[in-house]
Amino acid sequence: LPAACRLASGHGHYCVRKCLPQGVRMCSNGFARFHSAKSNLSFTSSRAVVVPATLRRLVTPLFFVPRRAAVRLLTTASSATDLEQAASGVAPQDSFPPHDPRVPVTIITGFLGSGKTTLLNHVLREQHGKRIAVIENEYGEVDIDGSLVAAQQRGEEDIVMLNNGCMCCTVRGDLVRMLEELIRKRRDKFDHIMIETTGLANPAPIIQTFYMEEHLAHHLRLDGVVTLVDAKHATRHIEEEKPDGVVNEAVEQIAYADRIILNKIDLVTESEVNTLIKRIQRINTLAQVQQAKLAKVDMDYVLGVGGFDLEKVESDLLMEEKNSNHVHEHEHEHEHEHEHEHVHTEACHDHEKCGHKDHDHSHNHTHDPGVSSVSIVCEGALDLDKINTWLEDVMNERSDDIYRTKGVLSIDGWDERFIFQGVHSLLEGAPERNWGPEEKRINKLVFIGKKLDEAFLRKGFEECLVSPKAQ
Ligand SMILES: Nc1nc2c(ncn2[C@@H]2O[C@H](COP(=O)(O)OP(=O)(O)OP(=O)(O)O)[C@@H](O)[C@H]2O)c(=O)[nH]1
Repeated sequence: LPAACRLASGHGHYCVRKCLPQGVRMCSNGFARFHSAKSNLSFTSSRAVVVPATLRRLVTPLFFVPRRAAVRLLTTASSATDLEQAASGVAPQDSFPPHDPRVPVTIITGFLGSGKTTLLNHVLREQHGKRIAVIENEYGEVDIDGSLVAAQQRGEEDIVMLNNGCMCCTVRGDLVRMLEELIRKRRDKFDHIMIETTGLANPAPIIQTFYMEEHLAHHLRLDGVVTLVDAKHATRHIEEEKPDGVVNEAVEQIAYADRIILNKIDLVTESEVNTLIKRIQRINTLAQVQQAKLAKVDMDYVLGVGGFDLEKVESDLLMEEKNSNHVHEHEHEHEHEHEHEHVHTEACHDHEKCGHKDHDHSHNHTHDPGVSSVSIVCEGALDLDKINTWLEDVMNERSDDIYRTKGVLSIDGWDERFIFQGVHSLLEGAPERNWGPEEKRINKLVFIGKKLDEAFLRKGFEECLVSPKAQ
């Protein structure tokens, strides 16, 4: 299947449409599809179909877009190898989800002193059967963390230091070169890569590296962003007011996380822990949060996270639902406490007068870091053109401020659900399983980002429904 394989590996162009092997068809959303009658399985080209802006109207891809960046579309189904197996009539043993031969990469981030090296040591000491290559980013000449990491004891891992600056800014090129070198020279020596960032790193450029660098994306896949939060000091860092245009790294590190380890809980009270968890969940409702001492968490909490896998989008959205319920319960509790505290003040009976609206109430207790999660849940079918245009507009106008997005969509005329996830303007999406006969076609979309206008996003989204909600 040379043409389909070329397409699956990202080097194809749309001319492959004309020369697809028998049985492989190009779907309207830009993927190649193959159905094996023998095994009765369908396969979809795996990934990396870069859609040039000039061609996108021809193939009607979903979520390509923004002018600033090419977007990859990945599918849930199989790889080029599976396509070949399907063609030969041999079904892959584990056909869904497919085995992805690329090396998973974990980014460990967290504010200064939050416990990143402690976590790394914990992972390297545990018996998980994986050979781990470690990339440490130490800001400064002296390699302190490198000597603190226990890896050498086992002699299995590679530790590479990046000492000349922060990998999210000055040494991103070094990071790319280092990863390339690891792949070229030592690929058979490790099964997983862990990258420890500096405490002041913004994870976004590091995440984007794995999407933008075509050759890296071919060999490596981002497994997850694990953020350490120091239970004792995090609130101060989250609340620190920065000058306009300067990012609050502590908040960004939470916003990009797939997994959060609320570390050093031995230094705070249970009530402080609970308050901080709600705080974290208001910033990022998609991430799981686990409390820890000395970063001791189970290995499957940090390895094999699948934070950027389309197959995991649905379970992440379930987590989001749980987290946001948790936050809302907390906000209501606060409202009651507030009413009791101020029972004698007239103004507080009138929420309009005292300026406390239901949803911003809790923010008045603390400084609002400006980063939050917005989730939109609504039943109905979406018009393909409208949702494409709307997302294109949102991403063109706000992609710097929208950090992460995940969703399940119901597209009018499609039997399949459409799932997607993205980082800034890089969006990946694919048709997934069919909607069940009794299943409600509920769209669910979560944005995490800065200064998000919930009402505006909700209204724009609802206008893409085939029968928009009555206003
Ligand atoms: N009390 C307490 N101390 C901890 C815990 N976890 C880590 N520490 C200590 O906190 C200090 C900082 O931990 P590190 O793992 O070096 O933190 P880091 O995030 O790698 O630090 P930087 O690389 O400087 O940003 C060390 O002295 C750890 O032993 C914990 O759960 N409780």
